[in-house]
Amino acid sequence: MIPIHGQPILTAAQMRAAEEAAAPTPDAMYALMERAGAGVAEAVRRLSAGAEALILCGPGNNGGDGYVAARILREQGHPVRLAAASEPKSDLARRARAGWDGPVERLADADPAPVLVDALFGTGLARSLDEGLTAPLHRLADAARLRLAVDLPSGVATDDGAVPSEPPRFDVTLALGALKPAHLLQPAARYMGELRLLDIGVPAPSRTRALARPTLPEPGPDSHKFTRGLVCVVSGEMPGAAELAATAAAHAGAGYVLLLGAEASAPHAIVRRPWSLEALSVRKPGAVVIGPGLGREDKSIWIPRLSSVLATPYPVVLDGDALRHLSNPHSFRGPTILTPHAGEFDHLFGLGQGSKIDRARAAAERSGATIVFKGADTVIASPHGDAIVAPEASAWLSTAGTGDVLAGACGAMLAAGLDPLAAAEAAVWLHGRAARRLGPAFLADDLAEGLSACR
Ligand SMILES: NC(=O)C1=CN([C@@H]2O[C@H](COP(=O)(O)OP(=O)(O)OC[C@H]3O[C@@H](n4cnc5c(N)ncnc54)[C@H](OP(=O)(O)O)[C@@H]3O)[C@@H](O)[C@H]2O)[C@@H](O)CC1
Ligand SMILES: Nc1ncnc2c1ncn2[C@@H]1O[C@H](COP(=O)(O)OP(=O)(O)O)[C@@H](O)[C@H]1O
Ligand SMILES: [K+]
Repeated sequence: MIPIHGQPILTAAQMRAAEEAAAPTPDAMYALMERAGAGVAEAVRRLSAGAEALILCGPGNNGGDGYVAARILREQGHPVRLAAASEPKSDLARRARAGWDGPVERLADADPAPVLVDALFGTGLARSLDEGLTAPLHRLADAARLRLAVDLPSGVATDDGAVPSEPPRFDVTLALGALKPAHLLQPAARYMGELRLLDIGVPAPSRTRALARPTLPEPGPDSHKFTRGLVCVVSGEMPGAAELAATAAAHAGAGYVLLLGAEASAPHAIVRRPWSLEALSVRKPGAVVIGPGLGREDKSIWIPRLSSVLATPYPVVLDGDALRHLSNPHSFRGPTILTPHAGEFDHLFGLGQGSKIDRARAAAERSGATIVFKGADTVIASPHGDAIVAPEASAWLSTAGTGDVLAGACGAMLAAGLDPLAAAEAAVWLHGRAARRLGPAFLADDLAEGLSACR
């Protein structure tokens, strides 16, 4: 079982194509199912401490994995029972079924077991499940001590993370061969429990992957404050938000943070000047952050301030109110990161089509900017077609000001010389790690300060 960080994410069709390329004959395809089933059996043995497992098998290849796992567990002397709602429909599943010589119980009246394995439906779920399937699945899951989903919890939509039928909450989900969008996208992601990847020997290249631990830029003997990265944060109507972004930029590792348009206050390491374009340009910032607390009311002040920043050649992070003032569509030529939450994203790009990953990728391609589409399932997309999905870091991030902190961290990473995609990934990773370390009910101020300890 492999940790998911940095691993490729494939849609159902991409996964099918990868499997067909890796296994061009029925025997080779069946060998993949044997590997998947063996991995499931091994996970059950490791996690169950010898307790009886009940494996629920569906009509397709997800069910096939279940028959293989049941056979292997039985061969190894592990207590196992199997229940199905119908006979297998696919050739592979029929072949796997033929290898199981134990009884097949009826799903509707199967007795519970301490370990429940859901091999009902995986990437082939085509519509919502009927009551005859969901009721026993929930009944048996409620009675189990450990719930394990094979590939995906039955009831979630693979490609967009929608939940056409609510599954039980699983303790462990074993993604087979590669991650799928539903493993990380909400609302499906909340049903996964601990997510583990099982290598079944299928190369799975993809331009979409899970967030990875970045290599953060480190100062060296030749570094001085300006080579570390100079971040300029532009303040506005609500200076607290820009203060948070500036503090975050400093704690994320910037060598020099210049806050324009805010009164002097702590932290004293942040240099403060009245707003002017000259003050912004004098030190040629490595990144300009504008938007946190900029203001929406007095458009005659804030829109010209935003326009003058956008006319400079410096890399820019646009957040909050700056996103509200942008006209749509907008074409950015220099290194640009936009950090919209769902409301700002809809305002800028509309509802669009497809999954959150598809929408972020289309917005990045259209705008020429790297998009950080925030939420419990933050998606980062570059205008060149790459996308990165972050697993939920901490639900306690849902508090005012944490987005300002993220914008500041993005600025620090851009100013340190990372390209926008790498800068956004590093900032989202650092932000999530700091949030997890802080535990419950932290303030955005704590989060900004907590970034340094997480580098
Ligand atoms: N080589 C491989 O291919 C490998 C595949 N692997 C495994 O295969 C899984 C994908 O297999 P899959 O494509 O057979 O899909 P699966 O999730 O079993 O469901 C399809 C079946 O369910 C049915 N059905 C769908 N929705 C339904 C509903 N709401 N209510 C009732 N029925 C419904 C559908 O019937 P139909 O829509 O045709 O009526 C069909 O019979 C993948 O997740 C992984 O676990 C691994 O073994 C590695 C090798
Ligand atoms: N339920 C959640 N789980 C994980 N992260 C969340 C959740 N809600 C919000 N976040 C994260 O918290 C931050 C909130 O940003 P934003 O909505 O812009 O807040 P603000 O404008 O108050 O700073 C984003 O980084 C977002 O991804
Ligand atoms: K399943």
